[in-house]
Amino acid sequence: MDGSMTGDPDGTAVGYPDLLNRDRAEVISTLRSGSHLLCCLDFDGTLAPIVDDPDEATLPPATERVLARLHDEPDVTVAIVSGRSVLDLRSRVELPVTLVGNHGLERLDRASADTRGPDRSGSTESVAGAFRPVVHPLAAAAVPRIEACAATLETVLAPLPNIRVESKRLTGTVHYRTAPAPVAQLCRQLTVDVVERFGDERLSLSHGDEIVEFGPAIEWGKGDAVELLRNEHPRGTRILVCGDDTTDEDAFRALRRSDVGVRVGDRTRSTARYRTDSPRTVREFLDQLAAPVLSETVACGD
Ligand SMILES: O=P(O)(O)OC[C@H]1O[C@H](O[C@H]2O[C@H](CO)[C@@H](O)[C@H](O)[C@H]2O)[C@H](O)[C@@H](O)[C@@H]1O
Repeated sequence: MDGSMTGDPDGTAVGYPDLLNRDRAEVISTLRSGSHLLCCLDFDGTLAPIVDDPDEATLPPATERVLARLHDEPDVTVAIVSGRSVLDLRSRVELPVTLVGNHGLERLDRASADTRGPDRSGSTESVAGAFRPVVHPLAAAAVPRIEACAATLETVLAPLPNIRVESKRLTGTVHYRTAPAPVAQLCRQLTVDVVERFGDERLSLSHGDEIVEFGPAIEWGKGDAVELLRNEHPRGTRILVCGDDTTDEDAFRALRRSDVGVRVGDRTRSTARYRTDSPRTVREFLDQLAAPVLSETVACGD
């Protein structure tokens, strides 16, 4: 994971404007003025509302419809760029959009997988289902260490109530959202201790939204994944990045002047140029960005 994942974002844009209340038309016009539009959207807290149980996070149907409209446009690419694994994302997002998982360490291009023809292995599984994600080679090599660390944390944290260890193969997440404050504090401390000792400087730590995350200590994050995607699109592509958490700052830093970064929520300093309140207001913005003529009413429920 990128070195920036070791602490809070160091952005300077406090009090930055709300995307939907200021400059909206200008932002949409900027994004639409390039040769192509690449939308890199975080999942939890950006497209999917935050919930206590990470297994229960879902993409609201109204958001899925807006993403489908964007995805259907020939000059638009939609990528979900998340801390979740791509296999997890695949079960939550049915659209054949690009999935970037584990904070940029793996990627699954379902649109191209769908057009590859029959699976040569003879499997009865669909081609898209059988298609394997591309994984950063250094991250792949670190899987045994990550999995062993996750197993150790399971044991060490087992006595603590309302703590959950999510093992995602390339990275791991310790959740304390529903734990009482003293338990959450102890959980954070124990997690840092275990990862630092176990990792032997080959694992890195990051503090996110009611979570501590660990992964391989390599200089690679969401920003690198966004940059790779940029290079695969026509010159003059405009990029929209929306995200709500620590590792999204890395993606914001990959943006250029003609791109647009949007931090969701207003609790934290950010390097994003804009902010917006919630997954609902993200959807409203994407709805307007997608195709004004076909726009769903913003009052449309989830
Ligand atoms: O990059 P993201 O798509 O935002 O993924 C970041 C982490 O999101 C998930 O945890 C967060 O959402 C949960 C469900 O709403 C919530 O319970 C938790 O407190 C949040 O931190 C996910 O479980 C992690 O694996 C992701 O790394």
